[in-house]
Amino acid sequence: KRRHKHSDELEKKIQNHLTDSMKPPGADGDIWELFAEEGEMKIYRKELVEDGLICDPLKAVHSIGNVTAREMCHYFWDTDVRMEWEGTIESFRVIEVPEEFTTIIYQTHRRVWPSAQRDCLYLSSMVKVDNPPSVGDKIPHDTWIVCNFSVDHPEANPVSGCVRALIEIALICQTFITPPKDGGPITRDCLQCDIIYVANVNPGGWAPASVLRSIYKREYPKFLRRFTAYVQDKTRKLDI
Ligand SMILES: CCCc1ccc(-c2ccc(S(=O)(=O)CCO)cc2)cc1[C@H]1C[C@H]1c1ccccn1
Repeated sequence: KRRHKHSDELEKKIQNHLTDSMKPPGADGDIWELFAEEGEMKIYRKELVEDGLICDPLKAVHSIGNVTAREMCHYFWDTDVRMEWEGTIESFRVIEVPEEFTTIIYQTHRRVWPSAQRDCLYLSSMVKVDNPPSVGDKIPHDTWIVCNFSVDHPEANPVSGCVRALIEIALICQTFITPPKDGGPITRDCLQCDIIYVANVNPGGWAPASVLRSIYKREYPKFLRRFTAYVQDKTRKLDI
């Protein structure tokens, strides 16, 4: 069961995401504020201050056509393509690969004046979920999750001057297939992928609330727009 040092913690976090993060905003009685909406994409936030630090939880729901849950999670998890869609990291390094589909990554984010530059050291794992909770009456064809959470590592060799931000992030994707009416073969046009993205970022040190909240307000919609467009583009039929 214990495949590597962080196996138990990873399993627990995945289970929590499948029960808590998959609930539609508001179902848990919590008050989520809808702060951005573009078509199917809805992004919610909560105001949360911990030890004087802005730790606003974020939850985004989205649904896009022509891709599968596995493709969405693969491109989110795969560090080979990270810099093709990630716009806020300056550098990253894979520190360790504890097992297939699990990496430990050290990354630095672009500095946002006047706060100090932030870095993150986290485990990133992509997992196929066997018995997913079905949301509403739709039955998913499959469910995949990428779970990113902060860990320690002796070989991080951090960039001096960076403040360590702590993250708890998950991307949960479900594939829905609508077979063609005429009984023909299933094509990409029959695919719909429902996405839930949750992010809890602790900035690790003081930064002006107004600066942080404006970064989040700008960066999260940009990130979701850019990432989903990237996956649809990478999976589009080759225009022969
Ligand atoms: C002071 C906090 C600094 C800060 C620490 C961390 C992160 C962050 C880390 C990881 C992930 S991810 O979804 O796991 C994709 C892999 O990188 C997203 C965001 C973002 C910010 C800040 C830079 C802001 C930001 C906010 C939203 C989206 C992207 N960037």
